[in-house]
Amino acid sequence: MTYRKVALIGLGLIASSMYWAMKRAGMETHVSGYARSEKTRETARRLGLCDVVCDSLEEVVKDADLVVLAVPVGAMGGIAETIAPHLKPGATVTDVGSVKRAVIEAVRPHIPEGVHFVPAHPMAGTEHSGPDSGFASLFDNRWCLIVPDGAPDAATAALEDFWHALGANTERMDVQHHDLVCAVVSHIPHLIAYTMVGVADDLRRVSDQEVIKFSAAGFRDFTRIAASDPTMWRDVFLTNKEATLEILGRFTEELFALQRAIRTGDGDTLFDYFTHTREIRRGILQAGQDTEAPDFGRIRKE
Ligand SMILES: NC(=O)c1ccc[n+]([C@@H]2O[C@H](COP(=O)([O-])OP(=O)(O)OC[C@H]3O[C@@H](n4cnc5c(N)ncnc54)[C@H](O)[C@@H]3O)[C@@H](O)[C@H]2O)c1
Ligand SMILES: O=C(O)C(=O)C[C@]1(C(=O)O)C=C[C@@H](O)C=C1
Repeated sequence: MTYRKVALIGLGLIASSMYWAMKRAGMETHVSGYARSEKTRETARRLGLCDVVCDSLEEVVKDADLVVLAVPVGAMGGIAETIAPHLKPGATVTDVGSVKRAVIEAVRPHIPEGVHFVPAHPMAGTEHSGPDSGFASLFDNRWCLIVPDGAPDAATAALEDFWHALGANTERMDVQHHDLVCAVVSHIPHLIAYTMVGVADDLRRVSDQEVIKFSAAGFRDFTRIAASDPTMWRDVFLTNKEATLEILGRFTEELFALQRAIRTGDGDTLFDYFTHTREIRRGILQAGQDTEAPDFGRIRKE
């Protein structure tokens, strides 16, 4: 089933990339878009983003078969409440939020009878945000995690087909597993990058020019990630508290073990640890998996 009309709410990196990917796929879908600020709406119109850019939430969801919530996680509930009375019976509402339990708790209570809610999360992005940051190939060969959470199979399958057309692979996941997996592969790595760049900045005598001058791939990657949108990441940590604290606890334990090995000159521990992590990386490459697409099934809550 293809959607006749799609509404994109929040015209930033993810929504604009979805639009360009839909166009690239040759979908004959009518796409309406809404952004909160007049400035973003003007930019979207100038870029030719969406077939129509609407000035209200009521207008953008009118007659839509698929409504995509592409705003920061903390804003999803309020938008769901506003659009609820205007949703077409039989429509599907989905989201692209980086956290799923909090979004489901905020959005589901507003979804009217006869409308389906199928949460989703494309595991693709960049450090850029806003309507002019999107591009059609963002989702190519990336995973889009689908969290049906009780949605009918037909609505879930239709959303999967949609994401396949946008270039992504899909995998169904339950909500708790999703939030834990994302804490491991995305949320805590971002926190570590933010922290490392903060540490470098604290040591101003190192950081001023030297950060730029001497940084090779490792630190540069940290600075790229640490340039990501502050609103989005604030919301991620506020709403995925349980899983991020769990993984952060484990991370800190490992860090202390390595710290002790450095302090005591325990080279064997350091060597063994680094050998093990190198094997993990090689295993991923040998399995022919995209280096940027981890095997989600292997990350289990113990
Ligand atoms: N950036 C990534 O790497 C990435 C990857 C996957 C999923 N996501 C998720 O996708 C969603 C959107 O992220 P993005 O990267 O496209 O962000 P973005 O900052 O590029 O765009 C978000 C848009 O939402 C709008 N917005 C913010 N608050 C709003 C509100 N209260 N009402 C209406 N509009 C509002 C902003 O003005 C902006 O246009 C987030 O939930 C994020 O967690 C992001
Ligand atoms: O590639 C990046 O810049 C990203 O940060 C993308 C990334 C990730 O951590 O992999 C960030 C947040 C998401 O929810 C999904 C993907």
